[in-house]
Amino acid sequence: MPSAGDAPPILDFSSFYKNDPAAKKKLVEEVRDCCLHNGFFQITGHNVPLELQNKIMNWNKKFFDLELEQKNTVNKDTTNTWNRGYELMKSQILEEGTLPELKEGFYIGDEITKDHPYFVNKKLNSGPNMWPSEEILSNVEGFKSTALDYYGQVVELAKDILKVLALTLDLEESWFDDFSSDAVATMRLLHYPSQPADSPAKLTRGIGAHTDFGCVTILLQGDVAGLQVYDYSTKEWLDVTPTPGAFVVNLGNLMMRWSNDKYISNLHRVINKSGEERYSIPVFFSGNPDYEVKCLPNCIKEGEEPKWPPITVEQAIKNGYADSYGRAEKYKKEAAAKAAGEVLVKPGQQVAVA
Ligand SMILES: O=C(O)CCC(=O)C(=O)O
Ligand SMILES: [Fe+2]
Repeated sequence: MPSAGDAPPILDFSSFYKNDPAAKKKLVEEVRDCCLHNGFFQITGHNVPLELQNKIMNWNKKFFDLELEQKNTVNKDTTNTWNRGYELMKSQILEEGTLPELKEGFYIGDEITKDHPYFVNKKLNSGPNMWPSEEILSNVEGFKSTALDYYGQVVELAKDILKVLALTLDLEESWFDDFSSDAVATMRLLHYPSQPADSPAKLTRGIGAHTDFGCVTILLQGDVAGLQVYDYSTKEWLDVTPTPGAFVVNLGNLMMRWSNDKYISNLHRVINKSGEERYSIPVFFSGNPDYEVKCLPNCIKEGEEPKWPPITVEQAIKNGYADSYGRAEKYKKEAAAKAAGEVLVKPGQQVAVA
């Protein structure tokens, strides 16, 4: 059982694939302990090849090495409404009161054509990807095939992790299959520049303290540290040191709600003080957008009411987005107003301005 002050343990996921009931049972118990403790663990022994992880990480660097105007040819805010493509530095504030975040992103998902029902019905994050042209990024086809291969393999891994999660709740391994079929998942390539020495340390974030909105997140860290998980009992931030080949897995708010708050969606953040560029790739597995999430079996005592009413996957995720982007917009408006000498802030309300 992880205890206070421990970083997320590294578990050997290969026990899930082997025909060794005792080893599988041990894995299930370890995962259950982590879900109850802070919803974070790391895995090795999965089926995603190290070579593919390295290849997508190299493309990650190549993409962000492009000039800003080149990246802006696939800017997600000017080219589409379904959340694919390039996201500018400082677009999000996940932690209230901190500065816009020192990270830029590139969003990729399933290649959904414009005649697909998810696109036609404007489902969550569903539509064609935005790839730069060959003139801008040479061998863009290589980028595309690596990204989609990696994405597909990590989505399969997410489904396997859900099978283990079902077992942790004493449910059939297939319990999450309907939720996982035709699932929406979004991957973001992330680049965190090293934070400038003169930036206000208390307010500067690569990504501010937050919990993830979806069901389960599978994160590949490059070789530069910066990810931290909050430990409520010691009130300390624990470093999650990158381990080659390992994925960091964490539960999101949807899983916490679904389990009636039995399993934890934990606060985490990134601060890059390394002096080096940091790259990472989270894949957020949201699930089937129409699936209705209501209190899981074995997560409620007899005679008790569930803490949360049912909600569709789509609605739950959209609620999360609205909060974080709204905050960055509000910040920018207030900063602009302040520069213009206006005061929008009510007494008692704190706004951080650089
Ligand atoms: O980059 C990382 O290590 C973490 C990213 C993260 O927490 C997120 O994108 O939600
Ligand atoms: Fe996160």
